Parts: sequence; C-alpha cells; structure tokens
Amino acid sequence: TNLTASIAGFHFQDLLLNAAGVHCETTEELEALRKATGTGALITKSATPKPRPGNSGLRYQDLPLGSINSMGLPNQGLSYYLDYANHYHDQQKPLFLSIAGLTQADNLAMLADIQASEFTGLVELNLSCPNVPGKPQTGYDFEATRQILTKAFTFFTKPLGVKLPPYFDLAHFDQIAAILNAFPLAYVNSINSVGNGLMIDSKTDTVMIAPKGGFGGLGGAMVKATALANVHGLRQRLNPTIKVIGTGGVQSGRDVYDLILAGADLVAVGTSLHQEGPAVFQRLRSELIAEMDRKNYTEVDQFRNRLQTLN
Ligand SMILES: CC(C)(C)CCc1c(C(=O)O)[nH]c(=O)[nH]c1=O
Repeated sequence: TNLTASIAGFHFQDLLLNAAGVHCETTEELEALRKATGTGALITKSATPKPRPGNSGLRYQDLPLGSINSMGLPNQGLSYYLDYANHYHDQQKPLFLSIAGLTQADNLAMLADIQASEFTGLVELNLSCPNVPGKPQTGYDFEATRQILTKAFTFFTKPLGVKLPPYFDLAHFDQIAAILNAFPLAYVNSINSVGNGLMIDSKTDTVMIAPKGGFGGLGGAMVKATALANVHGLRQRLNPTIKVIGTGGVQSGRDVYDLILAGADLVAVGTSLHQEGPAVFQRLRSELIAEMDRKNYTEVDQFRNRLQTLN
C-alpha cells in the first residue's frame, strides 16, 4: 500500500505527523516522534524568538469529545529548534519548524533568522498568532494576513506553509483562499483548534482549565466536521500548487481516510496523540490501510480529494 505524498519537493513515505504543539516541545519528544512507526514527518512546537514558560495552572484538559487547551505558547525559543534542525539528518522524515510570534515584527524576524540559517526543512507560520490588542488573531484579520505574507515573501525563499484557524462562513473560505492564492505557499495546514471554547466540570460547577477564565482551543472528535469542511473548502478554492495538511478530529484510520477524501495530502494528529502517545501513529496507519484494503485501494492517489456529492 502506497501512502506517499510530496510537498515542495519533499517526499513523505507516510502521510501522518503530529499537530504542532502536541508532543513536540523538547528534543526528547521530537525524537520519539521521529522514531515512531507511522510518522512520515514531524513538526516542532510553535516557536517565539525567546523561550516562554506559557500559561500557569491547568492549561490542557481531555474532554468526553476531545480536548480544550490554553497552553500560552510554551516553547524553548527559536534557536533551540534551529539547533535541533541543524543536528537533524533523518532523510526519511522531513522536519517542519513552526513559528508563532506575538507580533508581526517577531514573525518577520524569525523568518529572517530561518532564511539566514542552515535550516533545510519546511516552515509553518502559525496564523493563530495574536494580532494587535483588540483585533482578532491574524488568521481572522485578512488584511494582516495579506500584509505579513507580502512582507515575508520579499525575502523568504524556503518552503513556507501557513497554519490556519477554522473558518465558518463560505465567504471567509473565498476571502482567505483568494489571499493565499496570491503567494507561492508550499501548503496550508487546516485546522488549528476551534478558538475560545468553554466547558464545565459538573462536579464542581467550575471551568475545566485555569487560564483565560476557562476559555480555550477545542480539539478532538468535536471538531471533525469543522476540519473536514475547512480542508475540503480550501482544497476546492486553492491553487493545486498549494498542498493541504488536514488536522482535526482524527481518532481512527477512517478519520484519516475522510480528511484525504476531503483533499488532504498529509494528515496531522493532535488530541489523539496527546491521549495515546506516539504509538497512535502505528494504530492509525494500520487502520487506514485496512480501510483502503476494504475499498481495494493500493494508492492514496486513488481516493485523495474524491469526496462525492449527492446531487
Ligand atoms: C493560541 C496561541 C497561544 C496564540 C498560539 C499557540 C497555540 C496554542 C497554545 O500554545 O496555547 N494552542 C492551540 O491549540 N493552538 C495554537 O496555535
């Protein structure tokens, strides 16, 4: 069974990887992902220029239908991940480096550092990064998105993708796709967590996480329908040269299969990785192969982006 894919000249023997932020802050965590059976790539925790401890108190919680988090960008700082990349020689599993500056200036400075470095992997710009106070996250501010990409591509020549927040209005799919199609992006990764959800602990009548009064990003089963819609909506609108990484709601091989049907080239796993650890990739891979066998598919190309409508 052929599970290969390619993005920007990088070839992936397997199409699963971690969602940035999950099991990828430290070298130990990253090495466990690299060594895991079933991963075709790995991505680092979104970096800021300097190390950050992130939010204090309980900042992640598993829920019956997924997860909620307000980590607050805990990471070891860009140079730590560039150093890991400099010592990274696994030709079989390309490395993605994620960045999420707290300002546009920070993002551009990090891209300039990466451009000047020996880094030879792919870069993911996390557009859920905050914008100027009082304005929504960058991914929800279309002018800010256009501006940072315009500035980035004046100097950045390495493979660049963007991590997108979920959209919920078809007009927003049209608008963001029109912006992204104007740039030589290697890929989009959709979706990031569904922002600012709130859940209640019925035993204590309290929220589930400490930061932000309990407001946090939602992941897992409850976001699958939103992930499928964003992957498919973007696939239908983006230039074929821009590949798609599908993220959100993956618990089984069938969920991986569905994201591929919707148009995904690679599939990233967050909440399920947090809950099961790196062994999840071997399970998902074998379940995907079993599903493909049921359909007599030997190649992903036979069903990628082949979702059928009813009419
Ligand atoms: C939400 C931000 C802290 C601005 C970015 C980092 C991030 C976090 C996080 O570090 O809290 N959690 C997510 O589910 N997605 C993210 O992109």
